[in-house]
Amino acid sequence: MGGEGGGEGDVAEEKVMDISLKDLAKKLEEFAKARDWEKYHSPRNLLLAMVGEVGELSEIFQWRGEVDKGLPNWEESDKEHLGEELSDVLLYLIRLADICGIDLVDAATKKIVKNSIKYPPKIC
Ligand SMILES: Nc1ccn([C@H]2C[C@H](O)[C@@H](COP(=O)(O)OP(=O)(O)OP(=O)(O)O)O2)c(=O)n1
Repeated sequence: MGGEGGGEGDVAEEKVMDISLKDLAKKLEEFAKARDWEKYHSPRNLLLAMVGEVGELSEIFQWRGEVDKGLPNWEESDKEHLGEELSDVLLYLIRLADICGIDLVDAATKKIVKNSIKYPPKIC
């Protein structure tokens, strides 16, 4: 199950396993390669695609007013839709970082440290 070079269908089977951002980046690279879409996956195109997906994500919340944490009153289908749009944003972000040669886990870990220095915890 899973492992290097696993097909697209393997993602669901790997649900219970830890999948790293690197694994997802590899799957996205394989997805693009298999369709000869690498030529379209330039940094600018990926950025625009990601922003487009952020727009689709925003539409889900549009006109709903404030939404309670955990989305208690939402239909399951709406929650599923939300999960898909969040995933599209994440996947384009991962692909964008990969294409730009940015190690997202490393960069994000360093940024969290930087944030904690900039905003020290409140001492009561
Ligand atoms: N050139 C492309 C096109 C799509 N995808 C992948 C990344 C996203 O996860 C998903 C986006 O697919 P769609 O553009 O079909 O967007 P949606 O799934 O949101 O469909 P729709 O816009 O019809 O709701 O597919 C990709 O990697 N490269």
